[in-house]
Amino acid sequence: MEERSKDNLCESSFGVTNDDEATANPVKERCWDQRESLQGEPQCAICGRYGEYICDETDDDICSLECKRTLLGRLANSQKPVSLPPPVRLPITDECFYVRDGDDKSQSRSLTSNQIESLRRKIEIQVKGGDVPPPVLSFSSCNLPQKLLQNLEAAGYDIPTPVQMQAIPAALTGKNLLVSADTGSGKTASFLVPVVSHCTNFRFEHPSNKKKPLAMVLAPTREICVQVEEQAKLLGRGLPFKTALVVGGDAMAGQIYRIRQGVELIIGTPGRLIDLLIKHDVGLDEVAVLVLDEVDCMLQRGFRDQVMQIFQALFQPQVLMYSATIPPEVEKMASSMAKDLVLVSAGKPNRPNESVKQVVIWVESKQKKQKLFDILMSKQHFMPPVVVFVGSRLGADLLSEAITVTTGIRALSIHGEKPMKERRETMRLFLVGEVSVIVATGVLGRGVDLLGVRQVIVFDMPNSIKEYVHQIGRASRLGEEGTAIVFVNEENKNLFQELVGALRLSGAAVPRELANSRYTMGPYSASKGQKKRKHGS
Ligand SMILES: Nc1ncnc2c1ncn2[C@@H]1O[C@H](COP(=O)(O)OP(=O)(O)OP(=O)(O)O)[C@@H](O)[C@H]1O
Repeated sequence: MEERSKDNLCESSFGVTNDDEATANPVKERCWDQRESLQGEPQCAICGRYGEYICDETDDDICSLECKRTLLGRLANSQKPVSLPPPVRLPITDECFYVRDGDDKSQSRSLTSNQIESLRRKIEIQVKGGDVPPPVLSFSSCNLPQKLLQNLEAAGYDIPTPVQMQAIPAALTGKNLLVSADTGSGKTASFLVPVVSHCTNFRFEHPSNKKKPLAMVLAPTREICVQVEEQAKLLGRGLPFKTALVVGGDAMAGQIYRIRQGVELIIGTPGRLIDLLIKHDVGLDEVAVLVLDEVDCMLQRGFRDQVMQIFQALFQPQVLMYSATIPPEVEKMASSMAKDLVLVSAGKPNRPNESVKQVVIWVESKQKKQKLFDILMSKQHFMPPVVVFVGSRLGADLLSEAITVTTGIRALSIHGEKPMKERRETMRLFLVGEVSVIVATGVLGRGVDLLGVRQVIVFDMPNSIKEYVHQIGRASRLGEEGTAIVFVNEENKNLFQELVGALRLSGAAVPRELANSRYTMGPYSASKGQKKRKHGS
């Protein structure tokens, strides 16, 4: 059987071994056997009815065998067969070539180490570690499968972003990487491109019916996993590259069924993945690449043990680790986990994204709601779509309701207690513009690409400046300008010192109450010049 269903009923009809879920439900043969899709449900790529199955050859949602045949027929007619280049294993020092503007591949040349350094300086890349290939200025310099290059082009990725210029060639040589780069700088593709490339080459080199997973991406939230899977599908279109999403809230039976059918990449949150691995026998011996997205979060208490459990179940994979914030203790842990680790830093990680204007306002807790309503009702200040970050799940629910009631602006909440289906639907409504404001806890604070969002409001300061950096980073993608309005008051005093340091580094104004607070002291509290003036006055 080639399709699988997305709900429990039909998972069972595809041979899922979970008895509780086993219910006879034959695969729909004809399109008209299928019902219409409800709001938020997947739609058939051909007829728009309920997309109950996923086509195993294209990963598109489809409603029936009939539509699957139509889909494959259309594809066969519309696409010339894509011939993949034979998988090439280049020598380590020469994996990627530097292509100057106007050069074509045949004119590619190796660079001297001075030229490499100067190029890295230009694109604000720092590298620590031996034998790291030079940055590339085009995807086509990386010996990627032709279809992957086409997919990158179709996605509008004309040139790599700086982090991609360095991390992709380095990852392609098999190096273990710890990569830090600004929020919104394209880190996701910088690990997915090498992953797709590896999987594709492996399948061509080792054709086999037993398709065990070849790579794994672990991320801390379901939302990030969903987005990583979406991007992976985009880049892997038309290639022997299938994905399985393993997150809580979706039926496990469907997840294990899909893995058993044969996938190249598993994307998941650590807890659900361990749950699945304990209950089901999944062959992990071919997983050669492990990605830890938001690595600082993944190696923190809470996730660390689970991540290490998964890591130890693998057979010395290449480890690729990424975040916009990597503190020294995470660097240490990463070095002890992966040998000969290469450190890549792009732009100015570990501090607020320069493209986001931070407007910090001192607001007493009791006045925060009114202040928020004032901003949302001000033509001058409200720039929808807006994400409001709060500190608790209940707070998210209550505040979103209060916004809708008081301002008339449609607001919804997202947090970890909401069912996955509702979270997906809320995101959809937000991204298509039907909802202007999302009130979220930290689940949306990291890693989620909120296209179109140029304003975030930090209603409750998070527990650390690291999370603050990630949250305000949602207001800018790829250097586009955004604004973060940030409420602070005495309750956030434990962050004052670091916050003032971060604001001054970014050239943002520091509210008088914050600057004058007795908690705002220490090495970051003022620049040298400012200190001098203070002493001199
Ligand atoms: N080479 C490229 N050309 C054009 N757009 C790109 C390119 N690489 C990535 N993008 C787009 O840039 C946006 C930001 O990328 P991405 O979400 O990977 O950033 P990130 O560094 O992971 O951010 P964060 O740390 O906030 O998770 C996405 O919309 C992505 O599709």
